[in-house]
Amino acid sequence: MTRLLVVTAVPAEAEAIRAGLAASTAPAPPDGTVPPDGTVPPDVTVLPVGVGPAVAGAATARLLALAEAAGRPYRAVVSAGIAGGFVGRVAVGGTVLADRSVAADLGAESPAGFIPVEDLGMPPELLGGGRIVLADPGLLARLRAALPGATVGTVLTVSTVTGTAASTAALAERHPDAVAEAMEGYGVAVAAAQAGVPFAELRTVSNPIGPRDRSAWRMREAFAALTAAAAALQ
Ligand SMILES: O=C(O)c1cccc(C(=O)CC[C@H]2O[C@@H](n3cnc4c(=O)[nH]cnc43)[C@H](O)[C@@H]2O)c1
Repeated sequence: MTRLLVVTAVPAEAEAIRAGLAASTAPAPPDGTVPPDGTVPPDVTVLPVGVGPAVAGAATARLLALAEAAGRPYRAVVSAGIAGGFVGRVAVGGTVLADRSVAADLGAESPAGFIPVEDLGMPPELLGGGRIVLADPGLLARLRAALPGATVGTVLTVSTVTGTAASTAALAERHPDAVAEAMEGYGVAVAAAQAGVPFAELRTVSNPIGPRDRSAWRMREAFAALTAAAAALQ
């Protein structure tokens, strides 16, 4: 998978992925020649770009533009990191591949419930591709083949971590296909779409989505799963 950009929110996520890539990459021959089987060392860049869809999206757009201007464009972008998982849909420590990344809170509240931004009567050209960005089918198929144990489904992007029973129930009902929530995927997906670059989202589950309970977070397990999943990125 040549010239792949992998963006995470925080440095610990990037380090977990780099560790997995390093462990699964055969060392290049010291003289720099191509190995006899014809494989070339993978060209994967892993960078932490910040938390939340705005900062992650803006940073990804900048990275894509700089690479393009330098004549070494990225061929694909993956938003990767840890996530909250919907209980009963994916286990803590599990791996998730998004078939779509959805801006779950982009819209309006009303007494009758949440109104998605597409239903607010705004001109469609102001909404980009809308709240839903599909993963690139070819890239997703490749990741699925490399990660057969991964749960595939919608990954929500939220600006506020869900932390009450009521908001968890409402979100789960509104998104019956959602398996996880994180905070960057949609922003990165929009940056990739606007640059015309294939996009996918890969997550490992650090915590159940539900009433905030920091003691239920299993960061070590999620980072280990991220390291294990990283081999799929080359
Ligand atoms: O201490 C906290 O409350 C806290 C909340 C969210 C994330 C963190 C992190 O340190 C990790 C950053 C990264 O993790 C993703 N993430 C993980 N679990 C969730 C979740 O349940 N809901 C939304 N995002 C989650 C997210 O992409 C963050 O950028 C600490």
